[in-house]
Amino acid sequence: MSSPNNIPSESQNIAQPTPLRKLSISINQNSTSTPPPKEDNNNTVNSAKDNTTTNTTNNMISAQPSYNKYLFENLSLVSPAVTPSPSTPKSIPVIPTNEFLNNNERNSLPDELPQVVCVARARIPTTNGQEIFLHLYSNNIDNKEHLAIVFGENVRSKTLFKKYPHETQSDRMTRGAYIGKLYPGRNTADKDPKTGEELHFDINGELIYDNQHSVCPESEESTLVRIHSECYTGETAWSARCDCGEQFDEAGRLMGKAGRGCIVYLRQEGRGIGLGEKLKAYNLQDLGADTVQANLLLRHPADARSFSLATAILADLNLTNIKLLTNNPDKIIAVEGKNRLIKVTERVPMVPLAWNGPHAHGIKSKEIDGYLRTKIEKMGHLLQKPINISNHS
Ligand SMILES: Nc1nc2c(ncn2[C@@H]2O[C@H](COP(=O)(O)OP(=O)(O)OP(=O)(O)O)[C@@H](O)[C@H]2O)c(=O)[nH]1
Repeated sequence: MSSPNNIPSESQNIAQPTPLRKLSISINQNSTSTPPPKEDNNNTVNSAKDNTTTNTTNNMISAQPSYNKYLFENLSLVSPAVTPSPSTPKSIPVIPTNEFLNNNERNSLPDELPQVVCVARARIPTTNGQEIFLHLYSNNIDNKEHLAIVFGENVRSKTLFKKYPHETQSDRMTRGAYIGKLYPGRNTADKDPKTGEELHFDINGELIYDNQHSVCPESEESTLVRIHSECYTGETAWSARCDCGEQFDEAGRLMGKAGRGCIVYLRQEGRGIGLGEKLKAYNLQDLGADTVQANLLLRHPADARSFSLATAILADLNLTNIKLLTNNPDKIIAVEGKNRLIKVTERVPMVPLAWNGPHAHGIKSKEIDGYLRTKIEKMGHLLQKPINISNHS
């Protein structure tokens, strides 16, 4: 990567995103329904119990109602999961020998990380009163604009701050590669005229991470991080089908309180299947499927996401020890990457706000009850609903 605009072409050394978890589905041995004949070998789903194989087929929804019925009846639960208290999130240490660090899952991650370049950064004053620094990334595996929302002034991107030959101080300020704050008439990017703080670079123009100059060195203290996947419906269209909007706001609140943190915002709408397919999945859910079944019926994996871009972005920001806000154990393994470039030292649970008591704020709907139930029962999310909170009906 020789300049911020010089992104390697797709053919160069592309690390392929790997879908996270291949959903294991237990076939109910006592079921009386008979499986319909297999049609093809696509979208093979392995049974966790007996290792038999089920196949899904194209246009199954309209063409094969009996198959749908069979699938709906026989998708049973595989991942009993438990954990945290529903109150204020307390972080849970992630120990290298624990249940999350499943070697098979780690070994299935790509050997190489995608290449990312932070092309611009800007200060955003927010309606909450805090200031954030929005970082926009390009990469060599897709054409999407992934983001890092950074809380705290001294988290710095290596690729953004790199000095390029012939680049002026004005160019650097325009890209957002400056120390301190911008104000009318400022003319240096690498030195803050108000405080005298200065950035330092090696002979290749790479930023030197240095405590004395208020640039955060490789952080020994873990930084609070959320890896958030885009959800137009939950974040913009006030959807009560999922808790994505609430999780996003809560992550921002916690990071604002801590004065430091980073939300990596990945453009993988609908767990990677895209908004159009997610809307179809919603219609299937209204017809009786759960979130996992709806994806499978549309011939998508239960979760089509990859988190290797998040790993690369965190490494670019020099955030290598992190406390991860998540209930999804797959994310912990995925974001650490095959070689554990990033280390998740703690997991901070994201407990739905509505579970904090009968009068608590938070999303309440029958759809979200089903959505969370499926996450817990089928996707292994580490949440346990307190028994004193009744289901919405
Ligand atoms: N396919 C599909 N995607 C959904 C649905 N509801 C929300 N999403 C997407 O799910 C993604 C968020 O992932 P979640 O599975 O909710 O949570 P997670 O990121 O795996 O785990 P946490 O870190 O604990 O939040 C976003 O991309 C949403 O757009 C749905 O019903 N179907």
